[in-house]
Amino acid sequence: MAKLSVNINKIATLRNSRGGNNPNVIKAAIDIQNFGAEGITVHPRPDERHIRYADVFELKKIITTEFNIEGNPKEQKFVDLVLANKPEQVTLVPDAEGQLTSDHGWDTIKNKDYLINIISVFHKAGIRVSIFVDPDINMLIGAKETGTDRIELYTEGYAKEYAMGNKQQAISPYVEAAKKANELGLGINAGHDLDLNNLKYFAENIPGLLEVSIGHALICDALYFGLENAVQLYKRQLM
Ligand SMILES: CC(=O)[C@@H](O)[C@H](O)COP(=O)(O)O
Ligand SMILES: NCC(=O)COP(=O)(O)O
Repeated sequence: MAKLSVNINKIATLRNSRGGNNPNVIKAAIDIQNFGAEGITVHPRPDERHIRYADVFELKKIITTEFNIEGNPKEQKFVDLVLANKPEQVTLVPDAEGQLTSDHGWDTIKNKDYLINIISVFHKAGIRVSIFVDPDINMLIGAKETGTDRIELYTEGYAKEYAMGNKQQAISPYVEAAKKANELGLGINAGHDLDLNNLKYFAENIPGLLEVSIGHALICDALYFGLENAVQLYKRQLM
């Protein structure tokens, strides 16, 4: 059964909107783990629009599950933050600073030498590495050559097609990518725009899926169902 890592970026968005400490991001992370999440994911961006670098140090103290820190390692501040906190996993995402959100995976062929070097830095620190990729067979082959432990399949394309009712068209590139990742010996994570409607079908069809990281939709659902119910509802889609 794939593990659920809850991305708490949007809890920090709400907190930052009023300048205080409500909602308390640290308390939320403790509670989310107690509600059954198997991991906490954060994506501290250079502009600190939601998760702040200081949050990461405080979160590290209370993580009892798996800590997954996402970001672009071309920001030295991000690399230093990860090495200082030594999470179980770092997920490398090629986002530019001004992006609204993550919207593409790595070109693992053009960035091969760079990724080999930066992945070895995190490996020397004992940190598992996952790299964010599109469901493109050539990018998976390139990912294998970088030495990464896992790939994270970027699932916005799946979510969009699924929402239009094109289930088979939505899932097939990801099934092919997962088969290739399994053949290459790459661990499979997935994330971005997964939600209560599309998660079960995705998880049932992706062979070897280890972990999904879900944030935006889960936090939105929590506004209606409550945070504990939301975590439980998402976990139930993975059973
Ligand atoms: C890598 C990924 O797809 C998400 O974790 C993304 O980082 C979410 O970032 P925002 O919460 O800033 O949209
Ligand atoms: N890596 C994906 C993630 O952490 C959360 O993405 P989203 O659910 O906020 O789209």
